[in-house]
Amino acid sequence: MALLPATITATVRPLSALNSSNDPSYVRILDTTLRDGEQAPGGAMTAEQKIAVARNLVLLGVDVIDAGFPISSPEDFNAVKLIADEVGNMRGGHEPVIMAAARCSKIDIDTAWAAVSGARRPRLGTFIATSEIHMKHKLKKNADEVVAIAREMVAYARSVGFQDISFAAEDSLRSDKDFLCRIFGEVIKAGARTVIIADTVGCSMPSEIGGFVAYIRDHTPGIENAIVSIHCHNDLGLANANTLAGIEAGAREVEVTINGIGERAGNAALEEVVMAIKCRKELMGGLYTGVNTKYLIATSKMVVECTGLNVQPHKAIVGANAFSHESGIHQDGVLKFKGTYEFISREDIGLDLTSEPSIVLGKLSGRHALKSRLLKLGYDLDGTELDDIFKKFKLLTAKKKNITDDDIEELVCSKSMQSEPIWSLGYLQVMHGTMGFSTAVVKLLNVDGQERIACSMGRGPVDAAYKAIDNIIQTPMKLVEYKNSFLDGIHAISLTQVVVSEDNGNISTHCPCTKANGYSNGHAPSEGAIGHSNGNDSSKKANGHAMSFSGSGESTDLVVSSVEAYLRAVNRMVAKKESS
Ligand SMILES: CC(=O)SCCNC(=O)CCNC(=O)[C@H](O)C(C)(C)COP(=O)(O)OP(=O)(O)OC[C@H]1O[C@@H](n2cnc3c(N)ncnc32)[C@H](O)[C@@H]1OP(=O)(O)O
Ligand SMILES: CC(C)C(=O)C(=O)O
Ligand SMILES: [Mg+2]
Repeated sequence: MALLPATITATVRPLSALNSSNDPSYVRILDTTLRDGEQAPGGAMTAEQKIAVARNLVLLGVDVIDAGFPISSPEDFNAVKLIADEVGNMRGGHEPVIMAAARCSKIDIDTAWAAVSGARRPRLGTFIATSEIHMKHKLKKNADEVVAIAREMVAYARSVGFQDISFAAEDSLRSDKDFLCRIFGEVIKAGARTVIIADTVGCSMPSEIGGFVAYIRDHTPGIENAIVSIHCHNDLGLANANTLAGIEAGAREVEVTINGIGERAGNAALEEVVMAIKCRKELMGGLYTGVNTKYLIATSKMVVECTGLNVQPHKAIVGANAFSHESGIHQDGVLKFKGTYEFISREDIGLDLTSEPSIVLGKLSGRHALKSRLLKLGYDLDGTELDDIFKKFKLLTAKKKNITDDDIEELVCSKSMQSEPIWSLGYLQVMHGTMGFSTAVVKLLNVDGQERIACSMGRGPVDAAYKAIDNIIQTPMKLVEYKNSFLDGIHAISLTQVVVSEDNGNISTHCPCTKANGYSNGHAPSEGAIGHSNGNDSSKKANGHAMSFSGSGESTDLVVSSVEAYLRAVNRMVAKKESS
């Protein structure tokens, strides 16, 4: 069974009844991550994962949770039932409507009722296609037959026990407007409380959808007894814009998903629509939602974890780069005043509490950013000293994309400690596999031009190589931290970061890097050696214990990047010893 992410811990909001608000300025949020989101290729979740997400949707304060499609499988029936029984009965807190999806068919509706009726506020979300293309080719029914099925199935749902029924006209935007008004009028008469205009294939434009929604509102009989909802897909990248245009034209419920996941190119993204309404309230005529935006980041992360669908780095609101700055002019701006380039408050979306701008050092960075990072690392440089490091930094960025604190340390250290590394790699040869120990042969060259060769066995290729290096260098030391990550999925560039320490029994516990995923490959650090990060210091602060030294290496080969990282750290340690 997949591991479940921890539910975000927070106090459940007092029952605000926002989700039954009749305030015309209130926009209801229907989250369909667990139904349309799950329709994203690769997005399937287990029942346990779905309930974990549902719990967090409650904290987020969504009004309706579209929990799934109970007829689709016993697993999904079970998921919807668990969500309805638990999340749909949270006492003393925000209590969302729990919706189950169903085609316009008795068996789907019966199954939906069996799954969701345990919730205090169950809803049926039924739908049928209304465009010519769908009716003719898919349903093989004419318009009159489709209206009759829709009307009868809504009435049937009422008779089964559903009080709250929403009806979606699939492919609305390619349907005849007057036909839509007719079918919506019929289902409202039969008992539907919400009618959904669905841009199922994501073909609409913002300039078009507003007029479309307005037309439906003006021409549907009995529309005053229903809420108009909008469901937009992202095939043209316009799902959010269309959703907002729909709201401006009078839709008061929106169907959205966390991270915008969903069928094909996905759905409108909850976080983007909600933040647009919140941040540009003045343009949205004072409309508002009940979403507690400070849970957006945590919920987004949970959905990534549960679905395995990663968020692109530049994704609005929740992407890793959404609040990061790499170019010098922007970095200078945000360092002087965050508001220069950050218009959304990171605290508002629960990004972090430190509220410091995220400065990523790279090819386009400037002196202000470099100086600020150097200061954080404990180096206060100005004038020619700063210029000198800045020049080296720019040269480094031509060769290396991901500039770490380690690299910056190295730029400073190479200036103050040594011009050349004391030990450099001559060659490395490893043999490893599933039969017995790994072996490594390493040749190192020292600064005086001497060559040393050693071989060793180990519990993995990296362990073997490190032991061979230890045999050559003959300085008591310990590996206290080892991290590896892959920078580039296609070329699989391995970035290794290590920390070594003199082996005098008192190990300093700091971590030099912030980015890499923990990864151990057999060269296990000494027991008790790994600890918490105490900043970015690499070789200056002894903490009253043995000093530790960090190094990083980058290669397409994991063993080579590991050896480079180790040698850099070891060189620092040896240089420090020789200088003191
Ligand atoms: C736009 C949307 O997102 S709609 C929701 C899409 N989501 C899903 O499809 C996920 C869940 N789906 C499933 O697990 C399966 O498709 C099931 C269990 C619902 C149905 O599986 P099957 O019975 O094998 O049918 P299958 O999916 O192959 O075909 C769909 C059938 O439903 C019919 N159908 C499609 N929409 C509707 C509707 N709204 N109301 C009534 N019938 C419909 C189709 O015409 C077709 O009927 P046919 O067998 O008479 O040709
Ligand atoms: C079921 C409906 C609302 C849907 O997902 C769509 O039309 O895209
Ligand atoms: Mg959809």
